Amino acid sequence: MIEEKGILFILSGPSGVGKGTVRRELFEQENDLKYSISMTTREKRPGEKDGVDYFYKTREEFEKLIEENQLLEYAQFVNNYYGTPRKYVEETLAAGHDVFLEIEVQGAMQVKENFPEGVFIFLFPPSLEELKNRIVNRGTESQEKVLGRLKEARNEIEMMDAYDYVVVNDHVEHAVTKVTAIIQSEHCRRDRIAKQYKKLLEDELS
Ligand SMILES: Nc1ncnc2c1ncn2[C@@H]1O[C@H](COP(=O)(O)OP(=O)(O)OP(=O)(O)O)[C@@H](O)[C@H]1O
Ligand SMILES: Nc1nc2c(ncn2[C@@H]2O[C@H](COP(=O)(O)O)[C@@H](O)[C@H]2O)c(=O)[nH]1
Repeated sequence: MIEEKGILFILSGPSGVGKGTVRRELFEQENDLKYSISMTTREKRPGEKDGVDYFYKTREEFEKLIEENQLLEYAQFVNNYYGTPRKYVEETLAAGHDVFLEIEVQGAMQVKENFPEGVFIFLFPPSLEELKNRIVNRGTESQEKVLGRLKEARNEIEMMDAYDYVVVNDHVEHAVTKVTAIIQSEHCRRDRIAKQYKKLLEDELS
């Protein structure tokens, strides 16, 4: 019998490119995606809620999660830890649901090692100038942290070739339409492969 596992989608890209904005818009639409809420040691921003935006942890708590192998991936990004809870992702995929991660590039590369069958989407800014404007105008980071994030952005953009898809986030609705098309086409592709595989098995058994 063919296993009907969900698909793991990974949306990644430099800080401020619009990953959160695109993901929130995508989740407003009708679909069967489950969002994996990450763990982080960074401070809560105004309006953010524990268990909704992130699970907020102390460094000690986070390091314990690492030791206990409870994270599918984790990374230190501009002086804070960020990581994906392993149990939620594995159980949700096994139950046949698609899981959506929104994570930075180092973490995405770790996921790629363990889940090469995942679908890796890189969100690309219209320009570096626009990327800077978006981080600055969001107004959530100090000037020093903005500089740290922009420095990371250059390294992150160099990793773009490791992704299956690149989507330019010029307008949010265009980017969401493209991500939705990627999700649908991956389902069609995998359904087709599953059917071919099933037919091969049936032919062999008959
Ligand atoms: N297509 C777009 N056009 C203009 N502004 C945008 C667009 N997409 C996102 N933004 C704005 O850019 C800022 C950064 O977006 P967002 O917080 O979603 O980025 P992010 O990639 O999730 O950042 P981080 O990685 O730092 O969490 C926000 O103020 C958001 O409203
Ligand atoms: N490797 C991981 N990166 C993650 C995870 N959750 C979020 N992120 C990324 O971290 C940066 C900074 O996020 P912010 O909320 O402080 O702006 C951003 O690129 C996020 O996508 C995770 O679980 N693992």
